[in-house]
Amino acid sequence: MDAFHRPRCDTVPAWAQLQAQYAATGAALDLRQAFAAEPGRFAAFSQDAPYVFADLSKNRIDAATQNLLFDLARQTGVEVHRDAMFAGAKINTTEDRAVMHFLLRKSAPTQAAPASAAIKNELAEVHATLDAMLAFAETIRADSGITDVVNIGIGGSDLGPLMATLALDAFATPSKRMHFVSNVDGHELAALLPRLQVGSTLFLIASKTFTTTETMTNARSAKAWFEAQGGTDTARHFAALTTNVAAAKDFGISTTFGFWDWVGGRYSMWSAIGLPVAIAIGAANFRDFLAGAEAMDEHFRSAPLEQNLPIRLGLLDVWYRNFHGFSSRSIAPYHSALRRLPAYLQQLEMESNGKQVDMQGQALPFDTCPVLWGEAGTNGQHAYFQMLHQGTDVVPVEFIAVKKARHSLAGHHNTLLANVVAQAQALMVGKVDAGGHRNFPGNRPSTFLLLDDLTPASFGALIALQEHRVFVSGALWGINSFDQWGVELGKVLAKDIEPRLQSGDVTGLDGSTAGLLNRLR
Ligand SMILES: O=P(O)(O)OC[C@H]1O[C@](O)(CO)[C@@H](O)[C@@H]1O
Repeated sequence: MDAFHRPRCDTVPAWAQLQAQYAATGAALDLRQAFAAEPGRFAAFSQDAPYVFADLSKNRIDAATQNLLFDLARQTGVEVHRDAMFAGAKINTTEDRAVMHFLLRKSAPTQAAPASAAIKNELAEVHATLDAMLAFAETIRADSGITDVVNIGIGGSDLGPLMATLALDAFATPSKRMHFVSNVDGHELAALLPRLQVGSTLFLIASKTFTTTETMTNARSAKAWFEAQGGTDTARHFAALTTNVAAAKDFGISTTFGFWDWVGGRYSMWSAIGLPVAIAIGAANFRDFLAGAEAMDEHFRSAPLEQNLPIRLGLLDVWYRNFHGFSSRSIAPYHSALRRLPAYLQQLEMESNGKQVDMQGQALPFDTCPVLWGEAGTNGQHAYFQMLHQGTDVVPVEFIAVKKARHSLAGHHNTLLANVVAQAQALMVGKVDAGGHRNFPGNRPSTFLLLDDLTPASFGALIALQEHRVFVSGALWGINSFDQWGVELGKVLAKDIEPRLQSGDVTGLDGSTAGLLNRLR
């Protein structure tokens, strides 16, 4: 078996055994009975990983199921696939690319730990670019003339840096205001521009390809505004973060920080795309952020299956999706700084694993990526938790809590932590009420991820954990988690429709599209 010739999950013996296990005991497993029967359940289904403690015990699994899931991982060669990624193999087969975002956070080689021949050149380039990018970040931080930094990018060139800047706000310099513009909807940029001064604003044009319509439209408008306000020093006020340095140059930007085609957009915040984060938190904190992720990479790479948190989470995701048939997962970060984590994870998982064919292009006879959704707690509790507790669908919830608060307001953090623990408890234990309306069925599963503190390192580890669990479910399903062809068709059709909005030509369009165009004119 090698990374390109692995059996698909539904063809190996463990799959049929899991189906039998589901029918025999899995479907009916009651968490309350499981805890009553197993005094050691919390410890048995907990997992320590770098910076993250995971309580998996409130999930509908038992030891037998978990063992079959480990068999499934072995029989489908998840570790083979993982090792191929870490060895730099071109596992993104439809784009003929390696998948090496882990390299962006790999420590510089030392004499004691030299880089392997396979990645030596890439790692040297990574560190040269990182050093230059962080030096630039420090220059901007020290420059009191720059007060506002505007990141213009979308998808992976927006969601990660925006999320990280919010998450690490406690480490950010108060001397810079950070802004993120992503939408092609001009309302977003138009609302920001009047709040900026041309002489004290730095625009970062973040785009892997430097061709994305939204980003190029916003970048052109920002440049036009800059020039209309009398701005001339483009070199001081514009920088580009891109793999397409030539296009940035054509656009008129001379300060560029590059990255490589083996960094997927949704995996790129560790690269030059992280520049706004580095400006906010500084070089030393940015290096800690990378180091936290590297620690999780090492855990994923070397921990045995049975103690490997990304593998345990990815297996659970498959158990829920393909055997229980759960079609969504709710993300509940109980920390307001993590409020953009659900949006980030939506791209990470749904763009990676929202696929219907395997690596060979064959239609899959089973379901893949669930819907991810969520809000920061406790806000979600007062919105949709009603459905989580009493709705007809079972939705596994992933709670994320942080032990330490970084504010000194009395009472709040205790209340917050009490709520997150209580919600997980309530989902599981339920409450019997014969009248019906006040009945909570209980037995609703959740995972609880706990960080001691929200720091650059723990945050980096948390995100790398999520990247790797997505890798694991994708590897089990036998799909290519690293392309995103599903976003292309809409882009192409928008290009066709745009001139029709002006001309009114509806020739060849379906009735609804033609009708809408007529209404819009
Ligand atoms: O960084 P770019 O090239 O502008 O792309 C932005 C985003 O567009 C996509 O290609 C598709 O939505 C994402 O994968 C990517 O993160």
